[in-house]
Amino acid sequence: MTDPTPTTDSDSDPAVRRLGDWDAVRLRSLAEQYDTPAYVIDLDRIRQNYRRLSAAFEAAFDDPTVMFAVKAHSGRAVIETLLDEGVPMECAAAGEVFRALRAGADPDEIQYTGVNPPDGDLDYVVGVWEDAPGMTFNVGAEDSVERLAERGFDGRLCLRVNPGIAAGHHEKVKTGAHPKFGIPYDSVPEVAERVREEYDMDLVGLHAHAGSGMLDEDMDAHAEYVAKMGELAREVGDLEFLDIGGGFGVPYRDDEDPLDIDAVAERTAEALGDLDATLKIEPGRYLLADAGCLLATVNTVKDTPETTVVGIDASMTTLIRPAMYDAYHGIRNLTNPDAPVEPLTVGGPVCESSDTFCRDRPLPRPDRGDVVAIGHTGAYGYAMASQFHSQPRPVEIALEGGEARVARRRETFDDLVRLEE
Ligand SMILES: Cc1ncc(COP(=O)(O)O)c(C=O)c1O
Ligand SMILES: N[C@@H](CCCC[NH3+])C(=O)O
Repeated sequence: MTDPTPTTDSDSDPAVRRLGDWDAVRLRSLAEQYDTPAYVIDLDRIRQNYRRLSAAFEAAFDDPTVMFAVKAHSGRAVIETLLDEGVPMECAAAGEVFRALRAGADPDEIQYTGVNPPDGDLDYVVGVWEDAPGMTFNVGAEDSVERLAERGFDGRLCLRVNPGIAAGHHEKVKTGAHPKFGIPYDSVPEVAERVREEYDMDLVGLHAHAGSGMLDEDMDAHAEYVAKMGELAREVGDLEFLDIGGGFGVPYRDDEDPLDIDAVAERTAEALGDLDATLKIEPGRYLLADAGCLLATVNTVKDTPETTVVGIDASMTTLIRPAMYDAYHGIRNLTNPDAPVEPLTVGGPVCESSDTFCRDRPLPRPDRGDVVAIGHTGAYGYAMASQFHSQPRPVEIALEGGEARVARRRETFDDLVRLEE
């Protein structure tokens, strides 16, 4: 479908896209054409976000590398778009390596960061490396080094560090001080020495990730974290890169400010100090979150003594972030924006009280059949959708250059049982 209407108001600050900036007429026509629930992902916005972030780090560092954390969205259209921008892929599982390769990534554009990697994952990824040895392996435990050696790996190795400093929008996404992730900070120099002495591998980098979703108020913790990583990289020495992970947040609420990304890059450079290695970052959310929204239709409006309940056809299985992290996502009535505002509790068709997108939030009271948009679903939206409660996953519509197309078709009931013997 070709539609010359811009998706968003082009006068809005390009560093921020609010839910209110999306073109309501266009979104309603997408809902009509493709039915709901439907994810929308704007590939042009992903490019804008990448270019802004990359320009900020290019200004502050010599030759930095911005990778994409594939876990935020592993769909082919997104990976292809970022590969087209020249972005390497940070893959957290063998399945992500598979998807990146299938979307056209060269193995030397892939960094594989397995957390407690299963044998099958290591077998697959080492198999890829044997055919094309440019891939970088990032490991967070010394025994992963041994397991790679057992498989004949003698390529590019990176050590994931547990920096002991965490940041993020929720406890569940703070990784920097959780013992599951990385080699304890103080042990890294001796592990690095053993790797260099005992294994025929090329130790090319150190890596860490403090957590996901930091905003300006987390900048002191970020600077402390980066300084600590810089110190360690200087101590270990002779490295090609230091990878400080992802975690750059976006404002989900209208009253939150966006990160000043130029200031973040400058502060990062200042905190790092002189380092004879290049910087890598691996954002997911920053590139994608505001490039997506989720369209849903109101099917129930019910007055109760406590609240007005609004039932929509998307659920926690479509977008799990509110249920999992109490995450805030804006909700906008695209059909009836001027209806009287009252406190609404919006939920989906799943039989769990956690299947609730908001409680008592002041919103225009909808009518049955109204279409609503849920904001900031580009990162960790479709990627975390499931078939729980026998909910087929929704269609995903990609927008690019004024055109809309199906990036991934809607699942059917047959898809729910397709794998059963
Ligand atoms: C190792 C690693 N790198 C990168 C990311 C991407 O984080 P974000 O989407 O917050 O940029 C994550 C997820 O938090 C991660 O675990
Ligand atoms: N899934 C999380 C982000 C962290 C993912 C990986 N470390 C979220 O939706 O906020």
